[in-house]
Amino acid sequence: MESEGYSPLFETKAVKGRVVYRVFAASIFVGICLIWSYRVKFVAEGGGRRLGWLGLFAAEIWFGFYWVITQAPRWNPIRRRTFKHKLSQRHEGEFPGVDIFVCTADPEMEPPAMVISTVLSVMAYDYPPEKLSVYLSDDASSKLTYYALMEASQFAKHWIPFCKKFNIQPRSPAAYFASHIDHQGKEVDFIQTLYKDMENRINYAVKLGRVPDEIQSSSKGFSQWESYASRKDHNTFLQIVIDGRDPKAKDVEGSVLPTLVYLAREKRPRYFHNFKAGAMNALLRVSSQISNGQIILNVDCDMYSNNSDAIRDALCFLMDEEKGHEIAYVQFPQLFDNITKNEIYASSLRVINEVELPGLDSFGGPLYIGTGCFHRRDVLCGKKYSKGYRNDWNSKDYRNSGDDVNELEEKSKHLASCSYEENTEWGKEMGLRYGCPVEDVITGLSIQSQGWKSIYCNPERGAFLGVAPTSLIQTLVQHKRWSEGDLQILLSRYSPARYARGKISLGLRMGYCTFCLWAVNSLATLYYSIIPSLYLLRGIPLFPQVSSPWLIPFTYVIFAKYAGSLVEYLLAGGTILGWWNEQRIWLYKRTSSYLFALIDTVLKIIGLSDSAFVITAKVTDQEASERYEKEIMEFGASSPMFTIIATVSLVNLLCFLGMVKKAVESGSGLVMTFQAMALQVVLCGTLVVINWPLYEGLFFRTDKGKIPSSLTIKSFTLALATCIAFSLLL
Ligand SMILES: O=c1ccn([C@@H]2O[C@H](COP(=O)(O)OP(=O)(O)O[C@H]3O[C@H](CO)[C@@H](O)[C@H](O)[C@H]3O)[C@@H](O)[C@H]2O)c(=O)[nH]1
Ligand SMILES: [Mn+2]
Repeated sequence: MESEGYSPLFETKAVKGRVVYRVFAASIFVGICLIWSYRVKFVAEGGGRRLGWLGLFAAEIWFGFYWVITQAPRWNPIRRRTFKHKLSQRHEGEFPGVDIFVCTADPEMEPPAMVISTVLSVMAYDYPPEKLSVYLSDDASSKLTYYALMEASQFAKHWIPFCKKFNIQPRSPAAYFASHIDHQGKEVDFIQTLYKDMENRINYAVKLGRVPDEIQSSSKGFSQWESYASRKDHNTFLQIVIDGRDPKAKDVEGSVLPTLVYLAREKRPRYFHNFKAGAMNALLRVSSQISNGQIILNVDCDMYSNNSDAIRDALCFLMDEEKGHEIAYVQFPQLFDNITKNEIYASSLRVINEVELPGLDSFGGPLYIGTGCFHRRDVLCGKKYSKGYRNDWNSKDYRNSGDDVNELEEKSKHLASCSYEENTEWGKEMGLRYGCPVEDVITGLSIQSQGWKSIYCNPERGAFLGVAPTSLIQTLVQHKRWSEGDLQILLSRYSPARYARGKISLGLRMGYCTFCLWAVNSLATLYYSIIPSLYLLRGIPLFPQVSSPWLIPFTYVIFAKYAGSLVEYLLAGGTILGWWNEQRIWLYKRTSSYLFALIDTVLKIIGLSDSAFVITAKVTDQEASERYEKEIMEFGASSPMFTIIATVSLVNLLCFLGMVKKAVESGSGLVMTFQAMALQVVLCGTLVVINWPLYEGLFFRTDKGKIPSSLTIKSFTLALATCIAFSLLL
């Protein structure tokens, strides 16, 4: 097909300014080398500070090494742009089937009304509805979620034609009505009333804790729950809620509806269910029996479609006549619709989305990050790349198959049973990979290692918006799962450090390592945020004095590194305060989430622990959500993670105050102390300033989001004991 007149469906452009960046990075590297030389040169003069000195040296070697790794995604950034009009001109009539998988796992943390808004948003894509099938996987096997989906299937008959007629965005009814309150017309009012009524009915059932009997008796689907023993013990529940082939399945304007399927795979206590990866694999098999779309879009249940063109964007890559056949998946960024201006939990993932993923795109493509990703079915099912590969877009036409819907359901159920995967390659060479808390990243890596490329697509109008964590503990727990999973990848058979050698480019391997080494950063960071402050308390310098020329590389590296990071953050659309907040979260993640991830990984290796998938809540109570809007940090519960960050913050406070007291008392004055230990004073002082919201939570706040008093006492005692022990023992 590569004719002479071939004009591509997408373009790739290098981001400007890379030469400037590379010179800048090289200058930092020179500084890092000078710091290392300083440590080697003066190590013998250690005396009482020998141990502290060596530890700092080790931490600086680590930071330097990690910094080099993180240069890979910054080296060669590119941007992609699609030409959707060309796609329509050339392929409009022959689009492939697209199967959309929405995963949910807990009706309390993921409210059914939210889940169906996501479902409705993806049903309303600008795409031929006869080629669209939406599957909802419910790992909670909740009647409430099923009921909500039944309601959604009725509402869809009004919603889809409404979206298309007025070409509205976004197509999640919840998001649309939340942002369009005043320009009402008759039709909008009508739809809004329909929507609100439906939402009320669903929320009423949720509040009641069960689906009202009259509703249950009116639909045969509910009878499946007769065999239900518990969330972890039941048959497969599967219902083709809308059968796209059914001539009666039309919207109010008479157009065809997308197929809609509910699936709760079989669960039994003696089978491990492999969390989301298990759900996705069941969906892959079940959908292959029903619609068998050649493209698969996977979204989390909170990640509604915000841009009805996203399928077409993805197809511009996958259907490109020249390059398309090498591409396994097209990943869109994870964006969120509940980010506050200065994001106190740094949850917008700004730098990952705007810098690191586009950077990796030039080395073979971004990671698969679990949601907002379009895959080729073949590849997800284990197909290895080969040169002459071409996708057969229309391998089976569901619309023309004559299978009876009940028979189809029965046949498909068996594919979602627990025993189906026994002695098969599912979870190993086929489908999403098992055994890792970040099933997405490890699956993407194994796909790329088989020779495939991936694409990062970040259109101006965000393609998917979800719910970011709204409390500190949620943020830390989520990052513990991520960093633990990423570290396990490093140690797994797919390791970007070993296995992937020769299979993916060096730049991409380094890119993966940026994430895979998150957890390892914890040790050096903990050391750096405690030991220099304790030495400061004792009056022992660990860095060059103000008068020494060796101070220059230290100051330069610190200044340039942080100035660079600020510029990067601002260019990615953030605010100065947001950047400052990100530095705080950076510290908290490294000293708690990453540390626990590291410990748990070690325990897992020696067989003492197993990693779980702790789901992130997508709802917050009223008071806490008001604090979130006001950007007040939410602690609330006790957690060992908080004990660590509170203790570290208090050690720094005590050291700083102790240093000031000593300096004043000894008569030598603060100026002398500063001349001798400038960097330690600045480091300790910065740690005190950045921890301010934590001190507020410990000592000054009275609301429910403060740190519990017991934790205040505990961490204060620990911090005091650390300072005293250090003063006496060393
Ligand atoms: O046993 C489970 C557990 C989770 N999920 C679903 O997985 C999705 C992601 O869970 P969430 O709690 O929102 O985690 P996040 O940390 O926000 O998710 C990110 O990280 C995960 C890997 O850690 C990926 O699976 C996700 O796609 C990615 O968005 C949700 O839709 C859940 O319903 C299941 O289907 N089954
Ligand atoms: Mn999520």
